[in-house]
Amino acid sequence: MAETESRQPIMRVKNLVKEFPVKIGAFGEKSAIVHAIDGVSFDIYRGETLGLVGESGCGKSTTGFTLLQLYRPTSGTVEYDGVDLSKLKEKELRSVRKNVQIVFQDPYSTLNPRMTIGEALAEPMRVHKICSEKEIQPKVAQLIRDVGLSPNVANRYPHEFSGGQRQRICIARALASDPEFIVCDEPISALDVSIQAQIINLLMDIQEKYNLTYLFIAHDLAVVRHISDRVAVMYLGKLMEIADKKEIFDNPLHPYTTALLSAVPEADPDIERSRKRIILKGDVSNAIDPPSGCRFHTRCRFAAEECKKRVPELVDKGKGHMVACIRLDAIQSEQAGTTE
Ligand SMILES: Nc1ncnc2c1ncn2[C@@H]1O[C@H](COP(=O)(O)OP(=O)(O)OP(=O)(O)O)[C@@H](O)[C@H]1O
Repeated sequence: MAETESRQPIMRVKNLVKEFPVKIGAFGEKSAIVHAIDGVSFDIYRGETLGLVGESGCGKSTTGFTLLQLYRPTSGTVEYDGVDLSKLKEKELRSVRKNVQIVFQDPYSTLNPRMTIGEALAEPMRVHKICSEKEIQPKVAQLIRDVGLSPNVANRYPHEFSGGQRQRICIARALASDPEFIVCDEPISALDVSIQAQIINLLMDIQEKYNLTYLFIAHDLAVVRHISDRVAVMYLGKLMEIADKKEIFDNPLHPYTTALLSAVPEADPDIERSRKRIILKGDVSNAIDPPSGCRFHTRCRFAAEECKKRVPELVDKGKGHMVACIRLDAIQSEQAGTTE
């Protein structure tokens, strides 16, 4: 990936908010708001893979869905190639949908059981008028080959395939409209461990071949480390840290990131033995009634009184390493003091 190419944002997300009105109580008698994403801003650069990590319920999938306007944002903007998608009407979004696609976690429920693989791949080509009718069959065969299957699978139905093969077909379907940006929403979590690596390698191969940009959502940090150029860490609807992969794995700054990374196993047994795991207390708080101030303060071992009151902004600590923690300097000097 050329440096100049990598610095052009394909997506610019600014102050993105997504709230879901829900009914709560034993009989659904009360109304409440789920604050799934609360003021998230970040860029995704052309040709890169941005990994999005965080515990379950932190808002990762909602972020991916809202970027693609599958969920309409409550407020904030999502600029794709300079156009604010949140302002477009559904009809106007149709032409954008060709360029932005998603690969879901569950390959079992995303394919229409009544369509052959060939039909499933031809459909987006017809809808988005990617090529002439005559060109569709060769293009379908090429896509099937590109995802590592044999072209003779075109006449078969989804139920005839294993989970890994179905995910290959879902990837081919996402590619069928010739997109440039794909949200990969936990694309390997539903698959057998033995085939997860194959799907990751496939995603990396086709990224190069098709010039794709990815938002790669996952909770498995080892996988994120393998595939991402940059990594964003999310907690309860907020971004806590975002940086280049190497920077975030070698020098995590936010206490939440440090705790998450401490759970990633190291290949070197000597490093693994000497590592200190940080166990996070409790679970992620409820997104209906998130904690005041820093949302992570209820589980942070460095939290002080001020963390309950002030909402931390993402601050650039150099080289695009952004962190949202008002006690960062104090934590660093506390830690330097304990290691001296
Ligand atoms: N359609 C919806 N209606 C109401 N609440 C929702 C909806 N979708 C998501 N949520 C809530 O929004 C919050 C964020 O959910 P989201 O699925 O985005 O998190 P996640 O980080 O992707 O989690 P996971 O890894 O479990 O998929 C959660 O509290 C979830 O319950």
